[in-house]
Formats: sequence, structure tokens, C-alpha cells
Amino acid sequence: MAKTAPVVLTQNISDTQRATSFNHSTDSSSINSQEHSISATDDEIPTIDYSMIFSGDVDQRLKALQYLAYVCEEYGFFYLINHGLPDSVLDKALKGVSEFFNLTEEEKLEYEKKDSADRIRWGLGFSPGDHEAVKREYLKVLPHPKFQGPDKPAGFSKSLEDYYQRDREVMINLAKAVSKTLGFEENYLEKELGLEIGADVSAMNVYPPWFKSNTPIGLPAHHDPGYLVSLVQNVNGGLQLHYKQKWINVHMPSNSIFVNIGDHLEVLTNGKYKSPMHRVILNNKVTRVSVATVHGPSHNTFVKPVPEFVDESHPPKYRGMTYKDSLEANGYHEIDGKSCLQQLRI
Ligand SMILES: O=C(O)CCC(=O)C(=O)O
Ligand SMILES: [Fe+2]
Repeated sequence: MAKTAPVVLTQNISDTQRATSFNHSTDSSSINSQEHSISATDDEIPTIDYSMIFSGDVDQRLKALQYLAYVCEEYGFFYLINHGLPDSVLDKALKGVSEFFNLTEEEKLEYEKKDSADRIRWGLGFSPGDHEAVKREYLKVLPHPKFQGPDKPAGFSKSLEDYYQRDREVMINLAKAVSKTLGFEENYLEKELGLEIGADVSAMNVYPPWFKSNTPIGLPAHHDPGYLVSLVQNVNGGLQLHYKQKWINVHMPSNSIFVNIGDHLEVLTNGKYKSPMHRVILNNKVTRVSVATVHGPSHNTFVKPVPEFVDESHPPKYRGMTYKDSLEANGYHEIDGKSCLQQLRI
């Protein structure tokens, strides 16, 4: 993935603004014990070749689907390569994100988060107890069913819209493949989760180098809602996935998309496919920009373990809830440690 222009975080933000953002911030208090250590391994993360999943060669396609089934069940996260999303679309979106974060404080305050359900929300995350140390700046938008982007900087909204459209096409196709890996017909998840009006939420993040922070945690350990989550970034460095009691560093191959299973697919499959825990560690070398897009069911979809994954030896592990209620209880993915899974687990 091409590098984008360096991002400069706003440093001269007023104290009032700092306090307000901190109160609403997602990452002040809920640091769990695992986060005191930042050590991680470079164990391999599986790679899924999207072009193979949709290959015209039946043998190749079946093998690729078998591997996808294994990866979803065993890991719940993977690098997606050969996905067909043009580099130019991705680079433009990431460049726009950097440019947005480089707007003046005054310009960004126009989008300041007032309510968790706002269509456009900008905010800052601070180091615990230190309102001076910005460790994360974010901008959240709702790409689907109806996208609305910030009107500044010029062209940014269009670049984002183009990216979200292509990203969504890839994720919907992946949902078809995942449906098959679960033994269903390919449109199963689209129908079951009402994806035609699926509610997507995207978080654009920028993490400054960590020397200003009293903790190296950029984003505390959490799970994502939704069925699938896609993530792209300007540079490697910081994202870690929890797997088999260890943290693994993400080193995305260039032009790949990082994909993880979301909480609501874990619920639907009664825990067969797992939504992985992940976090972001600050690094002292580069300013990293990421775009994490949660692809969700429609708001009124009642998500519960479906009968195919429930029997006497597999009793339901989660209770059902509409996606909207689940998101509301989770503060619209505010990453405060109360994941949707925790609320739904029986
Ligand atoms: O910035 C990242 O790498 C991760 C972001 C993330 O996990 C999220 O927004 O849910
Ligand atoms: Fe996340």
C-alpha cells in the first residue's frame, strides 16, 4: 500500500475540548490486565486469495473455500489478497483521511462527536489520566445504507464513497463465500442479516508516535460488532490480534485488506466462527492511519444462534438481540471494553 503524507495531530486543542472529548472517549478506563504487556509474536497470519474463492476452476474454488472455512473457524482473521479493489481507490481514500486529520482544529470541531449515533463524528482519545497526551484521533462515518461524508477537505467525501462502495462489494462477496463455508446457499447471510440495508460503521484512525503517551496502548483490546470487518492502513506497525493466548503483530502484505469475523457472526454460528480480540500499540517511528469498517446486519435484524448450530450438545451460547439494540448497548462501537459479545453471552 502506498504511503500517504505524514499526518500532524492537532496539539493546541483547548482544555475544555480535551476534557469533553476525554469524557466521551473510549479508551480511558477499561484497560484490562493483558494490556499492561505489549509483547507480541510475529506468528504467521493466514492469507486468503479472493480470486481463488471465485475461481472458474471448480477444484481450485473448492480448495479455497475449504481453506476459508478452516481459517474462519480456527483464527477468525486473515489477510485478503487479489481482492480487485483498485490501489488508486485505496490510496485516494487513505490520502484523504490524512488530509482530513491535517485540517485545523476549528475545522475538525465542526464534526465533533455530540452523540454516539451521529452520522459523522470526530474525536480524540487520550492516555489514561493525561489529557495532554493524544494517542488516537478518529473520524467515524456510516457508509451504508446511506453514506454521508465530511464536506472538507475538497474531494475527500467522494474518495471515501468510492472506497466504501468497492470495499462493500468485496465484503458482500465474501459473505457469499462464508455462507457456503457454513453449509448454506450463497445468499444465506445476505438474507438472514438483511444486508441490502446493512448498517456499516467505519472508523478512520490516526495514531501519533507514542513518546507523548504514558502508555503504549493506542486502542485497548476489544472485539468488533458486525459480521465481517475490513481494515486498510498506510503503514504496518501497531495492530495486534489475540490468538491462542498470545498477541500477534499484523504485517499486512501490500495491497491487501485485513479481515476479521465480527461478534454477530460469532453469535449467528453459536461460536463456531469467532470474533477475535485485537488492540493497537503505539509505535515511536511512524504515524499510522487506518480505516476499519464494520459491516453489519440491518438495524432491525434479530441476531441469534441459528438452529443449524444449536443442538443438545451445542446449547445456545448467546441470547438474541436486534442489531440496533446491540449497538446501542455497546455505545455504537465505542470500544470501552463492553463488547456486544459480553452482553449477549449466556
Ligand atoms: O486502527 C486499527 O488498526 C484498529 C482499529 C479498530 O480496531 C477499530 O476501529 O475497531
Ligand atoms: Fe476493532
